[in-house]
Amino acid sequence: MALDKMADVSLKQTVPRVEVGEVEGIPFTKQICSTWDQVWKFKARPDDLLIATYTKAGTTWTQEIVDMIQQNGDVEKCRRATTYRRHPFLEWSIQEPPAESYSGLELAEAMPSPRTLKTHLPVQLVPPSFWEQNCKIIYVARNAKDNLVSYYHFHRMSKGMPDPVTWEEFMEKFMTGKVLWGSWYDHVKGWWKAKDKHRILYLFYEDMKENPKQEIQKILKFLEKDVNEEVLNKILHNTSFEIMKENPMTNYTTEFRGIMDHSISPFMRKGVVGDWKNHFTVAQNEKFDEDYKKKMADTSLVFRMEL
Ligand SMILES: Nc1ncnc2c1ncn2[C@@H]1O[C@H](COP(=O)(O)OS(=O)(=O)O)[C@@H](OP(=O)(O)O)[C@H]1O
Repeated sequence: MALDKMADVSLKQTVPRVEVGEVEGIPFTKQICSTWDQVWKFKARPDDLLIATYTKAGTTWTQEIVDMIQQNGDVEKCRRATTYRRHPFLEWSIQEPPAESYSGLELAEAMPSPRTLKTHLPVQLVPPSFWEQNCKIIYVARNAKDNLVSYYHFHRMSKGMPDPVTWEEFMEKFMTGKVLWGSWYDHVKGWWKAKDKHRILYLFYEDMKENPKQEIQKILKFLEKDVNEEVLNKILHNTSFEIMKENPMTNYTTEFRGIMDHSISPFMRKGVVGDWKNHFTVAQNEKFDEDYKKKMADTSLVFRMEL
């Protein structure tokens, strides 16, 4: 579909969208802002594993890999609930009928150890207890252009996000950090800086696409787990984009139906590196690159925009 048509579709949505506030100068949903004190005081446990990402960087994929490892390749066990319920989303809470708990905090507090939790928080806003408890953290980063494209489509399909209005406007907001969870640039750089001071495994979406087996092995080593070749192959197969797209526990076709409209854009959309080329005009690409160079001049972090 042409990009101008895509914008039309998002504008036609009639159900009100989420409202936006700020915590420490970073945009968050009003819901997150109103529960921020509780999030900040969250009590991490020493055996908690935190999966942290800038949103749309490959969180769900990593969560599925981790769960498959923790369940020793038992697919049925991994299909016990949606990703959201297996790995509470620390700061997220959204009110949508049915009134069952959609609060990540409540789900996390009720969960027995060892817990795997998810967050999109920039490193400086991670609750201090995670550092005090020296928890293991897996951070996944994705190149800015594909991350932006994926985030744009997610804004179109999810009422948990503000209206993206047009592709052009959304790109501008992304570049200036005026999107939920703030600046992509500060996020990836902040976590990159923190990685050597804490127990952080820093992974890249592009590496996971290129050589998933190798990246799964990195996760295994980090988690101090071992699986045999048969289980490893099972993990590889079941965490492929194709299988996860068909799996209702990972693709959210059974939960959050009032929030996400998969007919606009599926949650498991394309799962590729380089889709940005189908979205950026030549002029947009030049402008983006110029700005990118300035914002990324003070880091050793390098991303691959294509494979
Ligand atoms: N297995 C696998 N392989 C490759 N790519 C995958 C996989 N699972 C999810 N995805 C893609 O990851 C994007 C969603 O990112 P997140 O899971 O971080 O989204 S969220 O922030 O938790 O909502 C989204 O990217 P786009 O397709 O580019 O939109 C998903 O399709």
